[in-house]
Amino acid sequence: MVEAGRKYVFDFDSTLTQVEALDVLAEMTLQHKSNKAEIIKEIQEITNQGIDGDISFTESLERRIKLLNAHKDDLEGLVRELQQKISKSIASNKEFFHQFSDDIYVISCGFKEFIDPIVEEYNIPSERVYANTFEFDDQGNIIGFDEDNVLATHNGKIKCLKQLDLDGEVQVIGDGYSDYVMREAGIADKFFAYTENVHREKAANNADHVAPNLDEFLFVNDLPRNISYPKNRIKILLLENVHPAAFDNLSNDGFSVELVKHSLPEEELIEHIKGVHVLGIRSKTQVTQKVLDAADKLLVIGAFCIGTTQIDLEYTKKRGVVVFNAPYSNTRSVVEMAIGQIIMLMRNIFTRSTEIHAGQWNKTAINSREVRGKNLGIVGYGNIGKQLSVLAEAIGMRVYYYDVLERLALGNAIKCNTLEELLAASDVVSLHVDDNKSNKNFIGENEIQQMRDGAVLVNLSRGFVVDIDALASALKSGKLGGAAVDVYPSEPRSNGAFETALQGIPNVILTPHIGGSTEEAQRNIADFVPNKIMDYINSGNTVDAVNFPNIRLPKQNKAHRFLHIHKNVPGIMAKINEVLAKYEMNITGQYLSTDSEVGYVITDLDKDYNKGVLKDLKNVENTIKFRVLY
Ligand SMILES: NC(=O)C1=CN([C@@H]2O[C@H](COP(=O)(O)OP(=O)(O)OC[C@H]3O[C@@H](n4cnc5c(N)ncnc54)[C@H](O)[C@@H]3O)[C@@H](O)[C@H]2O)C=CC1
Ligand SMILES: O=C(O)C(=O)COP(=O)(O)O
Repeated sequence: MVEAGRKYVFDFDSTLTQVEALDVLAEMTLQHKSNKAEIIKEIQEITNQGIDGDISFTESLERRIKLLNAHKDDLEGLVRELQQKISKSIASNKEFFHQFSDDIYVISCGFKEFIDPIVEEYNIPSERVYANTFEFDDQGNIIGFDEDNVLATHNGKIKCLKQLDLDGEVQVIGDGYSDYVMREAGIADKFFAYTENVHREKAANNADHVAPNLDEFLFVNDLPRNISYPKNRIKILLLENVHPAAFDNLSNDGFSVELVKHSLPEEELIEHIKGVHVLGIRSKTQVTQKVLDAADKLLVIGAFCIGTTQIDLEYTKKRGVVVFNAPYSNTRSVVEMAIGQIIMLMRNIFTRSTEIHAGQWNKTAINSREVRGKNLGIVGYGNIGKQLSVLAEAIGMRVYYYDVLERLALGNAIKCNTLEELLAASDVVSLHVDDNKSNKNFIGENEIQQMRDGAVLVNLSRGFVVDIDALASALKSGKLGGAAVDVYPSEPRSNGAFETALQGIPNVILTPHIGGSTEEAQRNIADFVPNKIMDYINSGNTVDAVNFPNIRLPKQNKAHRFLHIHKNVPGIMAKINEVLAKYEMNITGQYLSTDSEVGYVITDLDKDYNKGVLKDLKNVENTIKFRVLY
């Protein structure tokens, strides 16, 4: 565990708190000044120059205090403000400060007047806080600082730490160059660049270790901490240009996120996925057995779309990898596009538009029909099919639908018992079946022949559902009056050249798989899927997982949570509980959910436990994955 006598020296501004205290004070004291913004900017510039060692610290302090124009009475408000701005991972690890209180020092070039009351709450007494002190005039105005204090001088931290003459290993944790120099001068043994609030290149480049938060510092030092594995160590790889809000959502929660604009082919993904804990994809990326075998750390896959058959779901389950998707976030976008395309096809708009682009005026009513009173056949009456049904009725279409499952008819929609029945009845056939591989060539020559002469076909589901060559011949022969196709049997991984047998045929609308590509849908998905991912990583929840037993867990405070995924074979729960009993662990809650193949058991336990239990639980026969939270 921890070496005896090790000392921890913390910086204050932008380390223990998220902000620079003098910047906050400036915001307060300059409130009513017309040139407030300029002065604050100047103060910040001076602060940074001081921190980076570009000007002497004494100079930076003198210049800032003059600009601040502060009063003793402002300090109370400043302390209140700073109490709200304690760094997140500092606030969540109070226990460390309490347990190691005797070994923790604050050395800051800030001021004791506001540091003392803040760190007192963290069990750091005033005598272990080394900082400057203000000088006031008779009216209480801050007019300067104690110039005899070493911390008011250039390289003051070095001098201060030297004077302290601490025993044992000394570790410095801070965000600035002035913290690093203690290590450079050989008085401190290690420097941790603390980047939770601000990432300063100069400090990070010189650090023995970069700590994006206190969790990382505590993890590296094997010290008591609130979470067992720091979030910044959890790597997330997001492919296929998912909305940037997904990046923000996940990185704001502390994860390390990498964004790649396009999909990766199998071989590249195999390379890239090593060490990745969370993979985010859309419809293009194939997550095969080989990819999953190479995924040594993978816990969860987020499909930032509806379809999930690009993922080998059975194998993910065998590997204990949970899969989430966004089943409703782009539904409306697809439906709106279908409605638009149906109207465009019935009016032959794209043919007329192409002609006029080519310089030809062709005003005619031939082959141009209203949708009102026409029959729309919806194949696949799921989330998209049903919503299309409602909107199509609202513009006067008669809706027929066919689904392999029993589906309730919405509005006045008429259920067809067979596909044949639907095809024969429809002026427009719109496909919204799911992405199940058994739907390959579901609409081929035979089915097209059963459609009405001159009918139009819309496919916004999956490319393999329609035999493209059969569709092209039916359009060329005039059997079908038009088609709108958004999805293709084979689609490129990124934007660029593309060929299909449907190119150049009149009244055929071709789009590059953009049914769900609206700002609204992508933004919704970027909230929905990351929330599912974070809920699983942070708490173990699997609600809405597509391949895994669903379980909603209560929030756990001050307890450990063990997550155990195993093959669903008889007797495994008994074995898990045998291990827990052997270590005399007090179970405060236990939750189990299973399907025919896997079991997922979550056990909440009292705070302290013997680490041996972890190894024993991992070694329980038929364990697939084991993880500890908190
Ligand atoms: N073009 C695009 O950008 C987008 C395409 N999609 C695709 O749209 C399709 C539908 O999505 P949702 O409505 O959300 O799915 P869903 O799962 O809610 O509905 C699909 C329905 O199709 C039915 N079905 C499956 N095979 C069938 C068959 N052979 N015959 C008749 N019914 C069958 C199912 O029973 C189900 O009711 C999916 O393939 C999805 O991947 C989804 C979003 C965007
Ligand atoms: O949601 C789906 O299933 C889609 O087809 C949309 O896929 P995309 O996110 O555009 O790759």
